[in-house]
Amino acid sequence: MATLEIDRVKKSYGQMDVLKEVSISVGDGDFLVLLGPSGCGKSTLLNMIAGLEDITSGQIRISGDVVNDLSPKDRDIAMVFQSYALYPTMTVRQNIEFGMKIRGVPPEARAKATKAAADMLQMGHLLDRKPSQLSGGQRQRVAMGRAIVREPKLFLFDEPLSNLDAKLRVDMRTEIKRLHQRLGTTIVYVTHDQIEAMTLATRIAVMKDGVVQHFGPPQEVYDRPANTYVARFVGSPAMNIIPASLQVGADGLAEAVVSLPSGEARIAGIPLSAAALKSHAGQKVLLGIRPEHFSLTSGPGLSVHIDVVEPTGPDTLAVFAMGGTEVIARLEPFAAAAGDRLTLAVKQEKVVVFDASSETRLD
Ligand SMILES: Nc1ncnc2c1ncn2[C@@H]1O[C@H](COP(=O)(O)OP(=O)(O)OP(=O)(O)O)[C@@H](O)[C@H]1O
Repeated sequence: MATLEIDRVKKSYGQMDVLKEVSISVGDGDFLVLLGPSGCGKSTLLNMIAGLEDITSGQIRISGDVVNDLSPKDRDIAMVFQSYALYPTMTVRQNIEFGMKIRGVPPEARAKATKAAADMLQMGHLLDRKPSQLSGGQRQRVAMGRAIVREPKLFLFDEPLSNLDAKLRVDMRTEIKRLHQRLGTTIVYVTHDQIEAMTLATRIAVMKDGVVQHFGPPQEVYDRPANTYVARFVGSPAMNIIPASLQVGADGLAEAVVSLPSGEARIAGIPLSAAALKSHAGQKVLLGIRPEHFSLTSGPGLSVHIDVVEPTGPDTLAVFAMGGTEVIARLEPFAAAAGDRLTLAVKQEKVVVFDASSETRLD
């Protein structure tokens, strides 16, 4: 078990800075997800934690010890790759036992550790098969089994589910979560899948162009994203980002004025600090409203004109124009058609406000 501190870490390849002063620290037993699109630097950061890439500047500490110059084998970590990296000519049992054999673990102890890992991952019946006789999900389990028997301080996962089909991804996601619950080992996990990040993480670092945009617990990242990039990246459908103007309402709280095809509408009672309200009153801002924070109402509300209705089963997505942009609401299933007028209420206490030019969230 381990704490992990990434302290002002930079990585450059020649002139190109792929990581720009990244600082993240997590506690013992945390599940850290590095989330971002292709090319944002998340695999580079993971490889630096593993010791597979040099650090240009800054420090990485595992349980307080600087590991910058330690070789991968001396870092007490286990890594699970996207490609599984199993030995094709060995059986599952031999694949799992191989590392222990190299380290001189006696046969009885190897057999015991292998059985415990196989039981945990429900693959006892696969031990005598070769990797070519396994499905993708089963290979993934073997790769995880091989990591578990090392009893590392830190598990590193590099997009472990990206080669699996959609159904298996969900099953294996649960398996990884169960593994973390049972072992309590600190995990660093790289993905570009925001649902994986939300479901697995205790801490998420959302990255873009080598910079951490938001580092925090998943619910905080979802509810109060640091900027519009994070707001759009996490959640599906994405958070609506709606141009509006900010005013001080009659009650002294923030109030937004948005344009609708039917005229102007007001959303009152938006939570915003007195300082942010003072500095931005009278200005253009961007409102962040999650699709599920709209609801149908028979009382006063926003009168919208529905362009598209998309029933998903548990709920219905309604698309309409607001603030000159396309907005999506996630509503309880209802009978409506394109062209209908609806009146929608907004959970104003959930609305977040972003500065219009920097696009960072106002407190
Ligand atoms: N050896 C290298 N030399 C030069 N540039 C590199 C090298 N390795 C990676 N890069 C660049 O560094 C950036 C970050 O790459 P990295 O693989 O960390 O991104 P990523 O977020 O993990 O993306 P993906 O999900 O596609 O793997 C990319 O722009 C990539 O082109």
